[in-house]
Amino acid sequence: MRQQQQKVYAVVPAAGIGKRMGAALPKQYLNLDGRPILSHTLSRLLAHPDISQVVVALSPRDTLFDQLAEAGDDRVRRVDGGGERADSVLAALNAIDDDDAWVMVHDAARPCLRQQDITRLLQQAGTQGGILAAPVRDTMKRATAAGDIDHTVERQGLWHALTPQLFPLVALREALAQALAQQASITDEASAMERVGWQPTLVEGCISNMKVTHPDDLRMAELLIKEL
Ligand SMILES: Nc1ccn([C@@H]2O[C@H](COP(=O)(O)OP(=O)(O)OP(=O)(O)O)[C@@H](O)[C@H]2O)c(=O)n1
Ligand SMILES: C[C@](O)(CO)[C@H](O)COP(=O)(O)O
Repeated sequence: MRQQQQKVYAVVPAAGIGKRMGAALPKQYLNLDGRPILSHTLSRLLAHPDISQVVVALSPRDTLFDQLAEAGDDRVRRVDGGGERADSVLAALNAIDDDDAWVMVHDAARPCLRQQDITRLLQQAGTQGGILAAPVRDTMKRATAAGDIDHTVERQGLWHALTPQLFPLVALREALAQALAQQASITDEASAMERVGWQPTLVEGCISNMKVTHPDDLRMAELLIKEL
């Protein structure tokens, strides 16, 4: 459980190229309701009173970030990201000099984050951290290589992992570095912590906290962002 005096740093991996989006720009810079996706994401984190600073991992070739209004906020710092999302997150963690801190890692591609979800994660995460997540609503199928149904997966106890994901800085930095050194497949911070035996808390978050991944997601996010 985070102690009140322990600072919270937000880490935003934003160095991806958005292959699945197939746009001319990296998807974090696509326009959403009048401004880039990354601008929405940063402003939501900066608006929360318990977040001290935001460290954004960007492509070394990023020339768009400085055009964002949030780039001028003195609580925002940029670092060079890496080849994979986990490398970008670790680069940001290595730039934080506060071993007593906790970090809240949130995808740049999830602009529809609600303040109450950030608060709930901070309040409900346990001593082994926590993640926002949404219980699976649909019946889940495992596919055969041919694309047919192999079997139905029991959905009881099955959750979609979202972000933010909240952990003590030092523990996450060590677990992530170890996972990457061992070339483990890490697609979220919790999986790095699970590898070292942690059982983070699942904190139910709003399913509207979607990750903009494919073109259709942008249209959905346009509808959702207006409701926040
Ligand atoms: N080397 C990378 C790859 C991804 N990300 C970030 O991690 C988040 C989630 O990743 P994803 O949705 O997969 O974004 P992309 O990698 O850009 O998408 P794609 O896989 O379609 O290329 C995004 O905000 C993305 O910018 C990152 O910081 N560094
Ligand atoms: C971190 C994440 O958003 C949790 O669902 C997801 O794992 C990111 O996956 P991606 O393939 O890097 O978008």
